[in-house]
Amino acid sequence: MLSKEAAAVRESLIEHGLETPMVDNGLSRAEKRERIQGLMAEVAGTLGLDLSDDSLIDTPARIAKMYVDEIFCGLDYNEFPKIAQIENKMKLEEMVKVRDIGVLSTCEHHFVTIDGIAKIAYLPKDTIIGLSKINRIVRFFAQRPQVQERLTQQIMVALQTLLETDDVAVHIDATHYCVKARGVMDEQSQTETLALGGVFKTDPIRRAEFMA
Ligand SMILES: Nc1nc2c(ncn2[C@@H]2O[C@H](COP(=O)(O)OP(=O)(O)OP(=O)(O)O)[C@@H](O)[C@H]2O)c(=O)[nH]1
Ligand SMILES: [Zn+2]
Repeated sequence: MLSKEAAAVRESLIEHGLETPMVDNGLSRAEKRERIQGLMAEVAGTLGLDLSDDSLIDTPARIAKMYVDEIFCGLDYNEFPKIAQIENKMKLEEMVKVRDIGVLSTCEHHFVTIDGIAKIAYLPKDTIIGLSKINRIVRFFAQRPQVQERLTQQIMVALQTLLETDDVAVHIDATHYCVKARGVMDEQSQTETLALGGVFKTDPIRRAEFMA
C-alpha cells in the first residue's frame, strides 16, 4: 500500500501529463535484479569483456542492484519519502527558500549522470513541510531516468500537491555527462531549467526574489 502522500503525488503527475513513462511489467524487485543481472552479463560479454576475471565477475550483479535499489529506485512509489507536515499555526506568509540542494540524476537518453543543484521556494498556506523533506523529494525524482525539464516540473507539482498551494518555484542548474563525457564533449556547459507556479509565474517581483 502506498502512503497517502505518494498516491496523491502520483495522481497529480498523471493529471498534469508529467509522470515518467512507465509500464507495469509485474516484476518484483528481486525479479528485476535477477533479469538485469543476466542482461548486463550479455552486454559485458558482447563487449568482449572476460566475466570470469575476479574484478568483473560481480559487475552484472552490481549494476542490477545499482539500477533497481539505488539510482532508479525513484521509479517505485513505495520509496516515496515519509512526509512531515505541520500546520502553519505561526501564520507564516513569507517565502521559504532552500538553496544548493544536490541533484544527482541519470539522463534517460544515455543512462549517464546529471549532476547539479536545485533551488526551491514556496509561499506557505495552511501547512509547512519539514525542510529535509524538500531534499528528499528532489532525490526521489532524481533517482529515475530523467530529462531535466521533467524532473524540474515533477518536483514543483509534487510540492504543490503536498503543500496545497500553487506558489512553488523550482530551479535546477546541472551538468549533463552525456554532453560532457561523450557526444559533443563540452566540458563547460550547464543547463538551467525553471518551473514556476502561482505567484512566482504571475508576479515579476516574486520571481525576481526567487531568482536572486
Ligand atoms: N531536453 C533535454 N535533452 C537532453 C537531456 N539530457 C540529454 N538530452 C539530449 O538528448 C538528445 C538525444 O539526441 P540524439 O541525437 O537522439 O542522441 P545522440 O546521437 O547521442 O546525440 P548527441 O548527444 O548529440 O551525440 C541529445 O541532444 C542530448 O543532449 C535533458 O535533460 N533534456
Ligand atoms: Zn543524455
